[in-house]
Amino acid sequence: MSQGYKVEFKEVTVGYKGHPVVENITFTTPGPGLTTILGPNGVGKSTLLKALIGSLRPWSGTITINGINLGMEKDRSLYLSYAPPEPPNMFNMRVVEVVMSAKKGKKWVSEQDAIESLRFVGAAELAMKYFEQLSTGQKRLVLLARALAVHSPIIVMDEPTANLDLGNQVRIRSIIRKVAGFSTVIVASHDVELAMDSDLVVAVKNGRVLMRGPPSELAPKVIAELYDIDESELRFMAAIFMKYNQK
Ligand SMILES: Nc1ncnc2c1ncn2[C@@H]1O[C@H](COP(=O)(O)OP(=O)(O)OP(=O)(O)O)[C@@H](O)[C@H]1O
Repeated sequence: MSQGYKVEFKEVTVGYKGHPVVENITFTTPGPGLTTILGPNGVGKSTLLKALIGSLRPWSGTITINGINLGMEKDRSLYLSYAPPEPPNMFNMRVVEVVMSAKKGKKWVSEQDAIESLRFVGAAELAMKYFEQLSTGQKRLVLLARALAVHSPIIVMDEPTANLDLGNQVRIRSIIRKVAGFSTVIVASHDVELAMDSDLVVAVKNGRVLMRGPPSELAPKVIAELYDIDESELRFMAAIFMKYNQK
């Protein structure tokens, strides 16, 4: 497997149709390691990931990988793979074929690598099923396997634990942690537990970075400010904070 690379966002502003969504976003990921972008609905987490994977052009600022500027013309599949938030329509394709449809440069994923990747995420038994007939959570596992199968140095995931049952959430967090041991993993997520398990948290509010640092800085006060709620309403998360503070 490949080694992780550092991704640097430097004063990135990006948006749609003349309206900026995020402005002057700056952070550098550890490489290898796990970076979680956290923030309220609609704040621009997916938009930042789209700028990273090259489906949106930053209006200003730069995104670099190990110092290399990712112009829009670069073949990013050589550096990164992406698991989208919503499963795309893939009619009449078996799961193994969906995983094999990922590419690194000009090279498709082999059947052997596809099966191995499905096994890695605990979804090997789905290999011969039709993708369109899976549940949303099963599709998410397959898309994760697809992103991992190309062995990219950088793996970008949008909401990797959404729609998963508790067991699969725990398993996927643990897989993400494992992968982050040798790759650069960048996720956009609402999963505070995943954020607490990260090496770097970037909390975005009103289009700006509210907090950027290790999860130890993600105090209840910061979460409350991020989501415009009262700290006393975070009681349900007490166990999470206790677990990570005891580490
Ligand atoms: N294709 C698009 N065209 C115009 N506006 C868009 C487009 N995609 C997203 N937006 C807007 O950009 C803003 C940020 O959306 P984005 O999906 O990046 O947020 P997010 O933080 O990922 O949200 P969520 O947590 O709800 O998934 C929202 O106001 C959204 O309506």
